[in-house]
Amino acid sequence: MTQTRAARLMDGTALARRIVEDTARRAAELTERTGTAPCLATVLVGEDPASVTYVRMKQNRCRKAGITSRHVALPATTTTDELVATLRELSADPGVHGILLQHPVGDHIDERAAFEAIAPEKDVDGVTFASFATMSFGLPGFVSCTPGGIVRLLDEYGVDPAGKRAVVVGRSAILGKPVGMLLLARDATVTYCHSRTRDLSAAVREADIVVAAVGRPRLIRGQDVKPGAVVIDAGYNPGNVGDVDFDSAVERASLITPVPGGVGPMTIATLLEQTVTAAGRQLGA
Ligand SMILES: NC(=O)C1=CN([C@@H]2O[C@H](COP(=O)(O)OP(=O)(O)OC[C@H]3O[C@@H](n4cnc5c(N)ncnc54)[C@H](OP(=O)(O)O)[C@@H]3O)[C@@H](O)[C@H]2O)C=CC1
Ligand SMILES: Nc1nc(=O)c2c([nH]1)NC[C@@H]1CN(c3ccc(C(=O)N[C@@H](CCC(=O)O)C(=O)O)cc3)C=[N+]21
Repeated sequence: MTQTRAARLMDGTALARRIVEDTARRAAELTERTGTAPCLATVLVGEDPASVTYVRMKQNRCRKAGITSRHVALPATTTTDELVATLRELSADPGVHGILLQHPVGDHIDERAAFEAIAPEKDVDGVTFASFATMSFGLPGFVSCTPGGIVRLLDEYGVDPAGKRAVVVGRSAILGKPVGMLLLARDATVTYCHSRTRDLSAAVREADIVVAAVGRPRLIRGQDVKPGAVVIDAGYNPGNVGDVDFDSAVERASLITPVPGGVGPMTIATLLEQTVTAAGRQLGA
């Protein structure tokens, strides 16, 4: 008789709450000491409804943590040069301590050029080349928020990536690529899969740790999850659906992140935490 045992859930909501509480204390202390509250600038190009919602969520969470936010809404017709100029102004503005450029920005814009216009000391979303380099070498610096939140969850649940086979599905600049580099820095054996990967199922079946970061609802199925694997679902598709087929994967995994309540809240917690750290450094406190 085979007995199936469902995986334990990795509770991102609970861990994120503790991080945000701690961050709010640090923000209050900094404000008290310097007379200035930490400030995050959010920049959004266009009016994509999902992006509008995410940015609003980030602003609300900032307010609750005692971080002020300044929002810059730009029309969908904004050019790369205009966006770069806006980000340079915010980079030079002493009243702004952290900058978040909401991704994606639209195909007519050179997103990399825009990211590189963010001053590294204000790159609290961890999207610049400078941040990618420090992340990859395991050096201090700002991490990409979703990858940083994922590694924090692994730590919390006692998962040490060292020596484990990690398979990252997706290689975007803000998610897939940096999460693989963070896992490599923690001594995992990392494989990246992407749209040109020939046999995705075969690769995923080898994984001790799977990170799904694709944007395709329920692409990763339980039958491809190695029994006992740790499954991280970073996907966030319309209708609150992840990139992992939760119902089948939960029967094979040892640990799994739910959607919602897994990776999402950790992303925002990491953003707030890094904003307060950036403000502390810039205010010389
Ligand atoms: N919870 C959170 O905080 C966050 C969640 N997300 C979510 O994560 C998901 C991914 O986001 P993001 O990285 O920005 O997305 P992108 O669209 O930028 O990247 C998707 C990646 O998936 C790869 N891919 C596409 N189709 C397949 C396929 N069939 N098989 C294997 N790989 C494939 C692409 O490959 P290629 O490079 O070859 O094109 C690409 O590398 C989305 O659901 C998004 O909403 C994103 C950011 C934060
Ligand atoms: N430069 C950039 N940085 C990002 O970090 C970034 C981005 N661009 N573009 C879009 C994605 C998406 N994203 C999410 C953040 C939090 C939740 C989140 O907190 N979700 C909750 C549910 C919230 C709800 O729907 O009520 C959860 O999963 O439990 C989801 C998605 C960050 N992104």
